[in-house]
Amino acid sequence: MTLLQLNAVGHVFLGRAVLEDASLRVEHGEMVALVGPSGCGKSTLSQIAAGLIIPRHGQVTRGYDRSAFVFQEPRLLPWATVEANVALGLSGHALSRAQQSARIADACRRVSLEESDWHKFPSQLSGGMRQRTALARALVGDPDFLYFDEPFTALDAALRRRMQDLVVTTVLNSGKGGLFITHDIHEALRICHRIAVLDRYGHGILDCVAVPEMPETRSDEMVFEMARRLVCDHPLFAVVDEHDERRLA
Ligand SMILES: Nc1ncnc2c1ncn2[C@@H]1O[C@H](COP(=O)(O)OP(=O)(O)OP(=O)(O)O)[C@@H](O)[C@H]1O
Repeated sequence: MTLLQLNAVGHVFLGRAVLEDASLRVEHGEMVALVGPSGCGKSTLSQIAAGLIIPRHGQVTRGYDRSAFVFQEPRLLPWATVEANVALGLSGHALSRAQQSARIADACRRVSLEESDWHKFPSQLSGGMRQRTALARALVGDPDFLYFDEPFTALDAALRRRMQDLVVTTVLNSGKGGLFITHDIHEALRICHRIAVLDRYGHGILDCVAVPEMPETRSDEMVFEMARRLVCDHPLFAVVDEHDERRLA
């Protein structure tokens, strides 16, 4: 069964159409990147897919049991420690206290959070550590489907690569799936199987580009060469490039 299917989804904010007719499928073991100019409706579409926004029209069919969302900002509880924040990802799981502690420790280690930081509060963490705590909170419940909305922009280059690799190994190699919003074509090419490009007027998805090879087998050279070809030669990506407000700023 398809993990996620969006059929002719549309939405309106304050009387203004944000998405008109967006359709997309995500299969088991597949990560799909959502790219497009700033304000074209990527976050709205992923939040509709996740059930956080009810669309004005269209159908959403979810073939997964559990999902988690990683936002651009970590959205941690300020009064709770790293461990307690990560534990929120286990709500609804029937686990003993020892099992919970083991799962939390494992999730923290996977995102490279040192044990000495697990008792700290968000105000005592760097921006990157806060974001890794949010990622651990998403992974700890072992979701079948993950939504990422520009999750790694606060991380330095080396850590961003490690977290991208973590997404590839934990999410994709076990038949899970996801949607990954990014403005970074290299990031999309490192992690995703397909790249869906949204129309700059917010009508929906213009088209999808399949990325050759499996993510784990793509070398840096391949990623750079593919990015160069997409940005320079592909008409879909010319639209993304020309109209991204942040690139023009
Ligand atoms: N809660 C809201 N109320 C009113 N308008 C909204 C709301 N959320 C989003 N919008 C508008 O909907 C449009 C699409 O926003 P959305 O955040 O989905 O775009 P995006 O492609 O994710 O942008 P970015 O790349 O800049 O994050 C924008 O014009 C935005 O101003």
